[in-house]
Amino acid sequence: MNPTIGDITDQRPRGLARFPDDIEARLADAVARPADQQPEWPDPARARAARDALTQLPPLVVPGEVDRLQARLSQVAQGQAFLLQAGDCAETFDGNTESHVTANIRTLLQMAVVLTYAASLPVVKIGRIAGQYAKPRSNATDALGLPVYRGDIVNSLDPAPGARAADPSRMLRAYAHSAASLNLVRAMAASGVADLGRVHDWNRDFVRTSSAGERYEALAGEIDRGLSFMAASGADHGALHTTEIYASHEALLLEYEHGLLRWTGAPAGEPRLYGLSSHMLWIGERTRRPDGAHIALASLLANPIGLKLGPGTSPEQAVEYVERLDPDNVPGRLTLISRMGSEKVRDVLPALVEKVEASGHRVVWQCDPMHGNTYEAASGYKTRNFDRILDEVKGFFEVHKALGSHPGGLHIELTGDDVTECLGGAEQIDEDALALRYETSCDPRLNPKQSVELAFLVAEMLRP
Ligand SMILES: O=C[C@H](O)[C@H](O)COP(=O)(O)O
Ligand SMILES: C=C(OP(=O)(O)O)C(=O)O
Repeated sequence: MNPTIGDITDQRPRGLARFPDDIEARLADAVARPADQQPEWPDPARARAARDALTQLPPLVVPGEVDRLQARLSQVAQGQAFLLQAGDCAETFDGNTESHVTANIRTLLQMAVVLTYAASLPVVKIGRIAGQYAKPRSNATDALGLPVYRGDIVNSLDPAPGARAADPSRMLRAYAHSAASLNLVRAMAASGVADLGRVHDWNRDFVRTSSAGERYEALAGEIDRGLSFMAASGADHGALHTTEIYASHEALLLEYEHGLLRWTGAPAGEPRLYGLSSHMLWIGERTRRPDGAHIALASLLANPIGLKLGPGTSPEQAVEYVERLDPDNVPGRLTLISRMGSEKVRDVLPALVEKVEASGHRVVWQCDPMHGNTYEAASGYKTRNFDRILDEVKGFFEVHKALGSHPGGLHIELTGDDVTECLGGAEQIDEDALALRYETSCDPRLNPKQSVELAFLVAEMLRP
């Protein structure tokens, strides 16, 4: 699980040209562009050696899975499905345990069941998992003057100079951890853990034990009756017992993503350039410069791509991104993830939606109500308030309702562990409580009760 740099340099890339000439040329152009938020590797040759080692390892996902997710997202873009993408802000190597992965997936599934019922649509489930190890930061140094923590794939959270040095061997550790968590996720999805009745039982427990449970009893009761009806009518096929869960992360660290590029295809498909570090990759708000490496790399990939759009995005820029990242006009190829903040979403989002819809591209519109609503509490903890998160989601639905477009999905930072990182929710976490179980290594996440509560509240918005 923890290969050393020796393991890296002992690997010799077999043949340098990995892709057809035109792809090699476009890739070389992409990675030569300005790239924001990259670590300063003390020895860049070791970073290249780690990248080369990754090229020799089995991919983490396969093209057939990626293409299937693309097909699911195409349904979302056309208003026939809803997308729920959720998980840690930053995964950590120490936190990659059976209990943590299981709890996160369980929370994702609980939310998905409620949303499926309320929207009467299939819910495409994507974890922020199995690769969400790199973080963009506001500053290069922290309060102690040390190099900032950039995620476990780069350096350590420990506040010590040696620990904060960027270490390329961490890319191989991230690969190994991602393989381990993906293995568990695939097994969970296929083995009955995701059984609809079982997930609903967890939600019944939530309704029974939540201080706001009464409000959700009616909806939970309707789901009960729906499940009983299906069982009584014999509609008990495999789809109720297994599910599809996909993985995603921010494609931030270029050496890592480069090392997991493959020129390949699904059994019946043409070869294309896939980023096989994950099913879906997104480009963050801080690395989306139009002339930069991240956008250029994403434009080459066969994977579905996400793009974060903050409140500074103009409608014209949004259309430029769409034309660049979805040149073939494939529904669901691009997910535009708005993260405006509750105070701006109603002002900024409408013009973006209007202009992009008018361009004829069928994107997935997804709301990230987390990143525009972060602030520092008096105690110094970074936090987010549940009411503002909910309000941004409300604003997102209002905008799409007014424009007749499909509010395609949610993008949430959450954990299945009982943390105290975000304020509010039925349990009314207040600023004094933040210190009790503030465990995130970067941004504050909803805990499982807040997450499921959010799903019930969104369900009220989704119902016809
Ligand atoms: O997840 C998003 C960013 O990585 C995070 O908000 C940056 O946090 P910082 O402002 O503390 O650097
Ligand atoms: C860094 C993130 O978000 P954003 O790019 O929107 O700030 C994230 O989702 O982890």
